[in-house]
Amino acid sequence: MVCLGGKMVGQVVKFGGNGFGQVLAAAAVAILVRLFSGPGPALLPEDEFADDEKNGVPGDDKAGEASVNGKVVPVTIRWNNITCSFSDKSSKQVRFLLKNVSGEAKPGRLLAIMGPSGSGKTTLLNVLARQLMASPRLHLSGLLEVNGIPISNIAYKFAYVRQEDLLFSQLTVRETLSLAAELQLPEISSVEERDEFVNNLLFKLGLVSCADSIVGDAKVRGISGGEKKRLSLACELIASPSVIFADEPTTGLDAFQAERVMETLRQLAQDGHTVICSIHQPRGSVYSKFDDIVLLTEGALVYAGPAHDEPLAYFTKFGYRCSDHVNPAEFLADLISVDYSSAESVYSSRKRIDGLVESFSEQLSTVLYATPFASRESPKNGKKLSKKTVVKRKETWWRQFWLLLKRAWMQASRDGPTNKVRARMSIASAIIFGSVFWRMGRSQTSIQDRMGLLQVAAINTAMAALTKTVGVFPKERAIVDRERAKGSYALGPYLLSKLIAEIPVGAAFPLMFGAVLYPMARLHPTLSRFGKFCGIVTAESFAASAMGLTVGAMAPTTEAAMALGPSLMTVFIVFGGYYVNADNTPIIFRWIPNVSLIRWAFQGLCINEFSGLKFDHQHSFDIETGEQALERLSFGGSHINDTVIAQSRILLFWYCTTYLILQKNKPKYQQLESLPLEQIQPQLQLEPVEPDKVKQLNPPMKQVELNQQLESPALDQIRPFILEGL
Ligand SMILES: Nc1ncnc2c1ncn2[C@@H]1O[C@H](COP(=O)(O)OP(=O)(O)OP(=O)(O)O)[C@@H](O)[C@H]1O
Repeated sequence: MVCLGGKMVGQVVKFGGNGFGQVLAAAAVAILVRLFSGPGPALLPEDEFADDEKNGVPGDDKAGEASVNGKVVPVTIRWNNITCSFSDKSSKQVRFLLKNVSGEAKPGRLLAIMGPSGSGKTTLLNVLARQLMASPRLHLSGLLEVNGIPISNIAYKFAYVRQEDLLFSQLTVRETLSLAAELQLPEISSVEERDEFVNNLLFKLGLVSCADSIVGDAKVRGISGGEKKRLSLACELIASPSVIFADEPTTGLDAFQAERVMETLRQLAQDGHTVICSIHQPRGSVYSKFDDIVLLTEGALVYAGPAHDEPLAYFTKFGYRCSDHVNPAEFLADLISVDYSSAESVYSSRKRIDGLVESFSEQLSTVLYATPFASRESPKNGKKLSKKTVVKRKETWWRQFWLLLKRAWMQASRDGPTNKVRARMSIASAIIFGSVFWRMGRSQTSIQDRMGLLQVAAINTAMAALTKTVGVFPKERAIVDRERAKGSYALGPYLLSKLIAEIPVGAAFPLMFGAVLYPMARLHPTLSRFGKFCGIVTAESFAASAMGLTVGAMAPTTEAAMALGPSLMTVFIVFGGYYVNADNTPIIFRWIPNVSLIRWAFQGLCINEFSGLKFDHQHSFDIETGEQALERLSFGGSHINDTVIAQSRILLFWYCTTYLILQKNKPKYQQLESLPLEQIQPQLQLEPVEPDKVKQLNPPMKQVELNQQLESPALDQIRPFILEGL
């Protein structure tokens, strides 16, 4: 596959002249065999399954049964002394994102992590879900337990609903859920059972009214933001997770939609799930749905315990009283936010916050337990959740392939706006080029025109396919990464289904381009030449799309992919056969034309156009035949078949590279360094705060209204914070 040349076989086989080509070719063949053979497990290394298990992927029959029956294994998560620091290379300072944070989330309860922007809510949520992206500059320590067992020794099923909704835009709500259920729960074999399962989910998440609407995106209006969020939740619920993590689920939603999403989370908690969400500043009606809250400010705990009136009672003890008719969430947010309006207000608000943080940490240290943290609990559920060593891939390779093919086809064929834009662009560029190169004759100057037109056609086709793919694939990759982390399917069937589903739609645009341009420019006027012209640009378009997949798999964002893709293509354009003659290419760059899809397309188009063509000539040095023109381009003796073979190899090369990159670039999460037992502080339990205990800790203070308290007094009027004397 790496011997992309077709002109001189010997030269081409020795790609790079050192046998490197054979090594790469052998590697590619090995990957292909892996890609297209055998059932699922062969496609994923063992450790991937291990990872999947760790990540809470359903791995046993019981789990599957639980999913179908909607049973949830109760899970309590406890965390103790979680500290996360970030070492800043430039300033050589260590910044604490989380400082000794402890807490507990229980089944059947909705826990909200609240705090001002940048207080560490998402960081804590990610730590609890073990989804904090790994970084050499981060240091994470503490203890995290699931049902009394350290997290590193246990697997449990969890769902993580991210801020960004990652869904296929052209599928309806019902189709999205149905396909997700088919992929994740193959044990539901009958269509009726699956429909019932999906209907139950639609009903539970309040999605019945929009079940047959498409999800939509920025181009096509689909379901609302709140419905998208609930659909994301529904997709996560298919595997019947014990714990649901939701990162700011109300962000970007209007008040009504936000309340519906939170009501859904509350109901899920009531169904026995442990629900943990981060939220910035909820309205009062949303706050009333929380069972427990964790208040964070600058990475430190200000309060953790039951929600409702308890935190208000707790802060009242320090003189911060929430007035009637004030949203408690707003009161708490104001209480723990630094006021940056003036130097004085910064000073006073910081003083208040430091006092509250210190007070709460003192409060924690008074709660003692008879048993050490790590050995306190050995629940019945521990066994149920423990990691299995043998994992069976439940889906067969072909079943996954067909389901993914169906989904990819729906996505590609229904994307009307994108397809319309591509069709218009193809026809418009064909009309522009056709007008510039209008009805070329057989004069000597038409030789240059022909070459220019064919080079431009090759570049235009490649660029159109590349930019379309790099614009779309990074987002799709995020969905695929998430689904693969759940163990829904393997990479092989995904990539193959994508390739096949996009053939009809992907071929339509080069065909439109060719159909308009060919007669306008009056290229070699036979039907078979026209067919070959269309075939060459179509093959090139697929090869460019495959290259776009690799770029999209490599680049971290769509923007990065959009910058990288065209830059890489520019190199292939330079060595596209028109600007630099293959014979004059410096030795160190000789391999580039061999891997340039533009060069192969240009070569094929030139052979197709010039072979058998006669030109008007007057002088002895004039070009008389098309073959002579081909000789001047160093394409003499080559065949169109070489182009087709080379483009197929380039396409396979990019597909295999994409496979390897996607396989290798699995997200890596920061490991939690466990603390020695003696360093672990007593565990916080989310019990109501005992007023007496608070009184002991804090001398009584004149109660003042919060609004009054939060006003920034003049610096000389700032009295010592009442908690300092503890
Ligand atoms: N991987 C990281 N490397 C360096 N700094 C980080 C990292 N992750 C988070 N931070 C920093 O930690 C702080 C807390 O971030 P986090 O996203 O947890 O806050 P948040 O409370 O969720 O904020 P918001 O409500 O605005 O989303 C921020 O200042 C952020 O810049």
